[in-house]
Amino acid sequence: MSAPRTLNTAPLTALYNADALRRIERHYAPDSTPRLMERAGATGAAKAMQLVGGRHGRILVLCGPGNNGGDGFVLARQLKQTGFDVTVVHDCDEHRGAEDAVMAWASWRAVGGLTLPRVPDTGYALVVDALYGIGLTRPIEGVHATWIDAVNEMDCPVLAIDVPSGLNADTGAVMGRAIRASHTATMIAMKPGLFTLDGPDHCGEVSLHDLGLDCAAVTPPSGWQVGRELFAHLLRPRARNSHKGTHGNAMLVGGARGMAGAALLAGRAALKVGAGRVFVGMLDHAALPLDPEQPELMIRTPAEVLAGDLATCVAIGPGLGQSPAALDLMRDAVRTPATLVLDADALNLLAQHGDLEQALTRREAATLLTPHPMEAARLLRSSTAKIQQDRIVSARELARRFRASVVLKGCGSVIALPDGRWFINTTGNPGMASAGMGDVLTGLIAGLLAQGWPADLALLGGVHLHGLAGDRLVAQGKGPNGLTAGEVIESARAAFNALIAGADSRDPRHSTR
Ligand SMILES: NC(=O)C1=CN([C@@H]2O[C@H](COP(=O)(O)OP(=O)(O)OC[C@H]3O[C@@H](n4cnc5c(N)ncnc54)[C@H](OP(=O)(O)O)[C@@H]3O)[C@@H](O)[C@H]2O)[C@@H](O)CC1
Ligand SMILES: [K+]
Repeated sequence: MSAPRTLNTAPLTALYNADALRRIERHYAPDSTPRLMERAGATGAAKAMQLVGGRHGRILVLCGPGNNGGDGFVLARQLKQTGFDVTVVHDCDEHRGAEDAVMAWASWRAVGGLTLPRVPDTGYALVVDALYGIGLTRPIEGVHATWIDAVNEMDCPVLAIDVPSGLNADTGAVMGRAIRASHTATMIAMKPGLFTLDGPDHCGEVSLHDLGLDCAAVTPPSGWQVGRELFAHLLRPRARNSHKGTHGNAMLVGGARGMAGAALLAGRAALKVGAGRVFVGMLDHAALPLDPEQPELMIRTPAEVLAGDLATCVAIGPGLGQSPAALDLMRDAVRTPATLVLDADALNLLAQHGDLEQALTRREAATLLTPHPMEAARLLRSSTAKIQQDRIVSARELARRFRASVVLKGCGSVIALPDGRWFINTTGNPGMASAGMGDVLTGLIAGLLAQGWPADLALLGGVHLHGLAGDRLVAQGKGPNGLTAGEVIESARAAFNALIAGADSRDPRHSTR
């Protein structure tokens, strides 16, 4: 039987999509004093003052047609009343927002605030973007697109209110044009689009301002950010009285002719995250009988690896190829009673052979899929562009269809579970968009599975650790340019041991599991 899916999401940062945020707003807005928009504007003004510091330079505020624009008018008024030289840009004769936004505009005019219909010259200490928030419904065109272009050319900090305008708050997709902010002050709750796809390139530093609202009391989170709190209870020091059998066996299958390196990278990663023994079933008959740089790896034929009954987990795919022999191995692998990780060409074979899909959905043990967007597109008979349009929907659809836990890799990897829950991982950097990184991720997941981590936590933990390892290297000046997968393995070992060393032994969850 598959392991029960016991994940404690309570300590994680919650993510709310636009529909859920509307429910929260509807719940609190009628009785809130001061009005939510006044609170949002005041919070934005405080953030703006923090960014300009003591400098009383000029501040430009772009205000859009809806309530995001309303936040902007409140912020502009408060900054002006504090003594700042504030210019508002707004081009709507009639405010289309709710009553609060109309009032905010009127209050701005009441304090003598001027409104210009175009972005004036540069020379600002700060630009505040309050054009569009979670109400963006279509690509930005026309005059607002030219405003965004002008701001993106300016050489000053840009503070986005709630969401950088043009970024879809649910998906992280740029709709036509988007502000490239240096800071984003997001209101009420974190939004998924800030952390995946184009979000991280447009948000800069994100701060959360909950405006005193308790979101969870109204509606459950839509998803969560992956955090180490999720697997803190598994970060335990090893028992002194242990042996290699205690730390499990990882079985890896792949490494066809010319692609042996992929299987070796995965094997080394499994070993260096702590698997007791790692067997690599190498398709290439001509491959060396051992890995000279890592002689601890046990190189076998794929059939020997799959026939073994010692497996805690089987990971198949790195360098597998799509030959008839590879297909046969896939048919054997899906029958394994162990937790199964499918990566790379294993996913491509799965996309092409319906019998594999059927066998997969009948498995009792857990299955983990690690597609990048192109592999995901093949699995869902879609295009990469459509997959990326809504990465959360795509990952959830994969999880549902294949009854598997899935990581859709890329900027802000999305992890979806078959029960519908989803997570975004925020560790990692663009240096990790290079050859062999996926093989290392597969190896890390296999290594954690070998050590007895429950399947979903091995997936979430492996993805988080992989990114953390890459981030440590960048902090050491070894990336992002030229970061190599081999270095990430070494760094993951250090990061994993540091996590374990830092784990709080008094954590109450330690005593309950
Ligand atoms: N309600 C509350 O309690 C609180 C709300 N808060 C704030 O409100 C924000 C949400 O406000 P919102 O719903 O008014 O949406 P917003 O993003 O301002 O834009 C909607 C307007 O834009 C228009 N429009 C859309 N796309 C367009 C395009 N491409 N090109 C041109 N027009 C386009 C759209 O027109 P329509 O689609 O109807 O034609 C509509 O007029 C939220 O992000 C937060 O900042 C906070 O103060 C906390 C309290
Ligand atoms: K905005």
